[in-house]
Amino acid sequence: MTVVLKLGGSVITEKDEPETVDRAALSAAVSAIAESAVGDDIVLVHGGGSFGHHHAAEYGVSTTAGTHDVAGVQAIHGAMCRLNDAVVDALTEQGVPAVPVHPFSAATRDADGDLSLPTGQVTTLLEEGFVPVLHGDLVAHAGAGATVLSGDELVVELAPAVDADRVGVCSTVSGVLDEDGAVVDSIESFEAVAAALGGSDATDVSGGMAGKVRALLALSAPAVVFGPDALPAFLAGESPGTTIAGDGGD
Ligand SMILES: Nc1ncnc2c1ncn2[C@@H]1O[C@H](COP(=O)(O)OP(=O)(O)OP(=O)(O)O)[C@@H](O)[C@H]1O
Ligand SMILES: C=C(C)CCOP(=O)(O)O
Repeated sequence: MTVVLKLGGSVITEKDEPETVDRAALSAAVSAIAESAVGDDIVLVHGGGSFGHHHAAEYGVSTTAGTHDVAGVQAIHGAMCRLNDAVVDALTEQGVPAVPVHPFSAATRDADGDLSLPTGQVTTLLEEGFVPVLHGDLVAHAGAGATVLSGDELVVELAPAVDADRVGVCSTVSGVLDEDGAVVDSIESFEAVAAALGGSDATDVSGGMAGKVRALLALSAPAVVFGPDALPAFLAGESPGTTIAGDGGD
């Protein structure tokens, strides 16, 4: 059984403190992964948290607004590489055969914003017993310079590429919340929950929960959005939080 799991940047970092890892939260997430029966058949993605989003906001870069500023590109991509190092190190310490994969080196967006992400290295690493660890990053964008590539977009590209049986998105909230703050069990269309969906309560250039739901609806496989406490349950095969039943973008 192949799993694609995104660890939200808001989970593994202190999102309001620039470039600060939340060591306790990262270690708890890594323990859940190391101890799960899924074993090495997992592709990990992590988000930006206080590493990518602060720099991206400073340079005015988002998933649609690009930059040609070399200093900006180096600051944003560099910060994401530092966070990726911390995540890979934490996984290695707990015996997970984690290896880094940096999307900026491989992905492109065309002038219409459509993303191309080569995945041959990810599928081969997986077959060879490694756990690839990708991250939200920048992406070369025709006509715009470089734009932000969110971890949620990566999940959508990776799940079909590795023929994932399960897709999980672990964020700080226990699921997608309705207007009364209750967790919505399942979502089949953006319109049904649009009124309750906001951005993020921290600095976030990729759209917060609204961006996440929109991205995950494009998947043909269901994706589960849940909070950190529910990570062991998700890895054990349960569907805590909210299940987003995509239609493949139709
Ligand atoms: N209806 C909603 N239900 C749940 N969360 C919501 C809702 N509307 C807005 N949000 C916000 O979306 C946030 C989750 O999105 P965010 O992009 O911050 O998470 P993440 O993926 O964990 O972090 P990162 O983008 O750094 O990887 C929540 O913390 C909350 O502030
Ligand atoms: C801000 C950057 C560079 C990455 C954003 O990834 P996300 O946190 O998954 O949306």
